[in-house]
Amino acid sequence: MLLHFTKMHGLGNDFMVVDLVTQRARLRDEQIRQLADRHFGIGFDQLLIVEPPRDPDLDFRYRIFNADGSEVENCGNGARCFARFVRDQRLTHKHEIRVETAGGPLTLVVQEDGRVSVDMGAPRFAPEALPFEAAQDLPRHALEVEGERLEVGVVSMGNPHAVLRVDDVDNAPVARLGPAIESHPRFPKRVNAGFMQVVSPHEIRLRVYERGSGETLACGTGACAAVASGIRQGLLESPVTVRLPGGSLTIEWAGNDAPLIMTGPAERVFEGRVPLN
Ligand SMILES: N[C@H](CCC[C@H](N)C(=O)O)C(=O)O
Repeated sequence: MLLHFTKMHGLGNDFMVVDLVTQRARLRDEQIRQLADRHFGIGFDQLLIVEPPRDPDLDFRYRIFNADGSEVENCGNGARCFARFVRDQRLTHKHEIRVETAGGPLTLVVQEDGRVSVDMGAPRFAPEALPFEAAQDLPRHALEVEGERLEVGVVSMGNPHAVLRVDDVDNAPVARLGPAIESHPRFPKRVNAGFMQVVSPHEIRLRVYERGSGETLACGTGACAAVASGIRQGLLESPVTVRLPGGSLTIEWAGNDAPLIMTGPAERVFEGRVPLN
């Protein structure tokens, strides 16, 4: 069969988006890995799948798969692209779209200027929410990585994040420490590793080594996790501009159990059809 897809990105975090409302297909892990390959396949950081909702109060089910084929709980940049995709494909005419994810429900709001705001839910700092092996909930946890003692903030945005403060993201050891943090044994389901430089209370620079995909040009849940951890540590104040290699996001958080609101762009690049064997 030929599978129709749309290639999209949010600040350079790129996606293959597939409508399985009007199409029928089953994608095995190995097929996802092959399609994700930037030389032998289409190439993407994540595959996003649109399915009918299982909960009648929601509009769609939003499924997310990393380039390594692992299915995950949330993808912030992908959520913005998902909202644009379902409207462009005329799967809905709504401006406010409620979707089910493995990490819980999200509300996506398409703005007049084309940007999308996402209610990303409240951050969870309790280690068991990630999961992360630790005796208690702390603003920063000591973590032994590659013989170094690091201090990381841990945050669940549905998916797990470890946030390390650095003096200069341009010189941060992302290639060396990213994989070591991602697969650290104290994170039984692995973790996304964020490297955060505090520029001012309302601005950070951020690089993220993503679980299952490696370093990406942007990470929406990573931006939310870094802001939540920074505000909890008294380093940041809402709203925060998060400057990523692929561009900037605006993150707002009123603290405590309030949701984080992420606003940013969603772009289409091309449409295509790919044979599935
Ligand atoms: N790699 C992430 C999923 C994609 C997150 C990122 N692309 C975003 O925009 O939030 C994980 O394994 O939890």
